[in-house]
Amino acid sequence: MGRDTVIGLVGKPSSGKSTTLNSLTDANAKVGAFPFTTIDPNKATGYLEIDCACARFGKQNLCKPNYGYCRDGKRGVPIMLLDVAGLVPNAHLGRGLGNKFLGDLTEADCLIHIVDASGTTDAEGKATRGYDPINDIEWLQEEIFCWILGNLMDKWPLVVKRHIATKSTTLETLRAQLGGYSANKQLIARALDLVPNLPPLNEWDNEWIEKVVRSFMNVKFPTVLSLNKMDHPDADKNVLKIILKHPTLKCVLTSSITEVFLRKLAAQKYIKYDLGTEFVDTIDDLGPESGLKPLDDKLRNRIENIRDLVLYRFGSTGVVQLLQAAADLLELVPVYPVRNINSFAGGSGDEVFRDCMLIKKGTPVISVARKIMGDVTIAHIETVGGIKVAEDDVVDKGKNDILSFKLVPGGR
Ligand SMILES: Nc1nc2c(ncn2[C@@H]2O[C@H](COP(=O)(O)OP(=O)(O)OP(=O)(O)O)[C@@H](O)[C@H]2O)c(=O)[nH]1
Repeated sequence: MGRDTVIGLVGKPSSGKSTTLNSLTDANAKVGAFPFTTIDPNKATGYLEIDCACARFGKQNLCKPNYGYCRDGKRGVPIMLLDVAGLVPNAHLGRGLGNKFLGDLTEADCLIHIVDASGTTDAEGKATRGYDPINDIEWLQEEIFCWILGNLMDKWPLVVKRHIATKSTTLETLRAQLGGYSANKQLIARALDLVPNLPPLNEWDNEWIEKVVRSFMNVKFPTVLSLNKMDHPDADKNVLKIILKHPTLKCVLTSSITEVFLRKLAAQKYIKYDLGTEFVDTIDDLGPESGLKPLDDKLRNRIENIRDLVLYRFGSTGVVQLLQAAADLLELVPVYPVRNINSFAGGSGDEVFRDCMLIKKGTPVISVARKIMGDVTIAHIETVGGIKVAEDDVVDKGKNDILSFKLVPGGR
């Protein structure tokens, strides 16, 4: 079995990390048990909202996921979130248990960096006004950079000596040094490819080493910025500054506190709320037959404010889009293993698309089979229409994403 994808949440204290995590892991929305191979106090299950394959075939009524949920073709697929709390400036020097928190990062395949875009908390998370959140973006990147660079530089003379003595390739030597960050050979090769005109490793000076570390960092920790607290009046100008200064960074505007509030009101039956959208309806909109509870003036005003300040201005609270942006960076494709390729049922019952896995685009279908079935002998693999798929055909959005694995009878 391959390891599960892990998304790390980072951010300085009081940026809104716990609030975002609460909204992403909202217990009210959940159906199904914990599907992951490891259970850890810093880990939580988030739900990535996707368009489920059931809607493609008009089978929404029969869609019953083993894990997560599916509501009228909108499916929440479990994804593992890692809470990397407690990173402070100079963590790489061991400040504030810094090295432990940096070490926790290695497991993450991608980071969501929660930034307090309102500028109402300083670098350490203390209340202030007019702080420039650009500092936080640059500070976190520098922290990770200094940590990886420091670890490598400590042993560099020995690394070069051994590299020459063993006549290793650059990739082999770097793999030995960077593999500990949960980085496989392909990932390290990609990082090296992205550095133009790279000389042989024994000729690298500090500048080349830094270029390689930066490239590795970008490939190992692709990052989505959550520009949080966008409901705050100071957020607009800060958001603009960040986007102008870092045009290539993936940013999502969020108000996680609004998301938590809306989900709470929906659970208490004051509103009907379609996750990830601007649509919030009350009894005033839908009438008493909706079964919603009546609102008092205070609540009615709060909902009106949320509509004006967040939902109508930005189109949503951004929280659902945040996980989607992380999944896009990782090029994750939902893949549905089914037993019956015609009915899409998993077992003997009528229920369809019981399972859904998130697989990196471009993965050969045989690797998907190994991940799901383990080390069994596969006779052939089929997709929609019973069409046979070659083992090295790859997974893509809407292509080879519904698969049935046929085993050799009695084979292992
Ligand atoms: N206005 C506004 N406030 C928010 C938002 N998200 C969080 N907050 C507030 O910011 C403060 C800090 O939020 P937390 O979620 O506890 O922040 P944290 O990053 O987990 O903080 P630590 O636990 O100290 O690491 C709380 O008072 C939240 O109510 C938001 O979207 N908008």
